Amino acid sequence: MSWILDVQYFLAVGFHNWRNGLSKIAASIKKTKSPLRLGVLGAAAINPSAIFDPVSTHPDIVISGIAARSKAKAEAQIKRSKLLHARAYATYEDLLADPEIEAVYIPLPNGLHAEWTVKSLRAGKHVLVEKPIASNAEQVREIKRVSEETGKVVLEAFHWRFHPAAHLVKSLVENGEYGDVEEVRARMPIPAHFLSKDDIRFQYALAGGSCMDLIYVFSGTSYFAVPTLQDAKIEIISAQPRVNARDSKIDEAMTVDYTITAPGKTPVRCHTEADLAVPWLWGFIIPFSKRDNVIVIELQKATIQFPNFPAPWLSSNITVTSKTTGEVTKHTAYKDGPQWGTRGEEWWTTYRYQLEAFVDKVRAVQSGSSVPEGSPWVGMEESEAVMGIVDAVYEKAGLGVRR
Ligand SMILES: NC(=O)C1=CN([C@@H]2O[C@H](COP(=O)(O)OP(=O)(O)OC[C@H]3O[C@@H](n4cnc5c(N)ncnc54)[C@H](OP(=O)(O)O)[C@@H]3O)[C@@H](O)[C@H]2O)C=CC1
Ligand SMILES: O=C1OC[C@@H](O)[C@H](O)[C@H]1O
Repeated sequence: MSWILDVQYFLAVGFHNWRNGLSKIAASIKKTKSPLRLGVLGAAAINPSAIFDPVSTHPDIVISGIAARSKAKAEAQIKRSKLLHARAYATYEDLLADPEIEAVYIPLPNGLHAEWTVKSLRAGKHVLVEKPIASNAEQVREIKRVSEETGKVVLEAFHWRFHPAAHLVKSLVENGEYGDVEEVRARMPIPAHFLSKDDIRFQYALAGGSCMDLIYVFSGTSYFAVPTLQDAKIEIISAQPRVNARDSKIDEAMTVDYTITAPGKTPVRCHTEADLAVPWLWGFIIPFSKRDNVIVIELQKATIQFPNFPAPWLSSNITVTSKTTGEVTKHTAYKDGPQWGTRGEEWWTTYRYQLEAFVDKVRAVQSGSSVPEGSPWVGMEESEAVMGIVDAVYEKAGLGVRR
């Protein structure tokens, strides 16, 4: 990540951890006798928030190793993050060859996700891989095949889908009180210059681009538009890219209108805006209409706003505005809810909830039992369908499916 995004993450997560006393909680956690041994491929910037912190408060998993293209880099991250049980590996292959490692987390650039997911599965590891899981839907199908063949778990790190706030909004949408969904809009903007010009997100060879990096907008719109993506029909109406000045194959931003239709239902309109470099007005103001990450759901009788949907653990202020009375009802959800029941803690981040579900699933597969009731999941079918939307958007925009 660029240093500005790094600092943003550091401040947001750091403040959250400090406010909730995470280091004390982590110190009080008693690990199981034989916790799941997780290896990490790449000393990526996202590791501390997305995996180290969550692992520190989970009793049944430890970071056993980090592999980086340089061993010194892996060692430095282990030292900086005080990972007591971790060893450094000089190559990703070395980590995968270690029989001690049972599962891996893959935070590599997008274009390497499918390759290393397949290699990890074939090496007998369970896999938690960063979003987007692959460069295109064909690669997702390949991952699914290998996962079935090897019997190992694969989860795309759609962390936002594991938070109780997402589940609460889904239940508000589907409880029937507000009628059918008519339209869903999602926006994810990053101000210009927050990412450096050579960031992995601007590199075609690494499957960069706004639709890839900010794939949450498609995951989010489709999740709320239809009960399930299974058998839903997608039609891209328009896909307008703003291409990168240095590489015209990279969509620095993309605005999309599409419809999604569940079997036997009327089409739901979807509108997405993803932007990796929102231009500043007069060089110092972010346009008001492009300030925040948000999902808005228009139902027949109400509008539901889900602000900050990728990180509702920072603040979750969901509103339902009645279209008949104008009355506004507010909701927050940091724990419990329709999926997790009473599991979870107010301070759990989306990454922590995601890790809980991942460990549940791996443990269930290892022991031949079923996952605890309510433990949410994002299956390969959903990953494939969301990636299929991205493929179709790139085709419509004339940029071609990512390879
Ligand atoms: N879930 C979330 O909230 C977030 C998810 N992400 C996702 O995580 C992934 C990593 O993002 P981020 O941490 O920002 O990226 P970084 O650039 O910090 O990390 C990417 C890692 O990939 C490795 N790598 C291997 N080959 C290459 C190559 N050819 N060029 C560059 N890096 C290479 C590097 O590992 P090495 O240490 O071996 O040199 C590096 O540490 C992305 O897929 C992104 O979408 C990112 C931010 C937030
Ligand atoms: O959550 C996120 O926000 C910023 C993005 O660049 C990043 O990759 C994404 O996962």
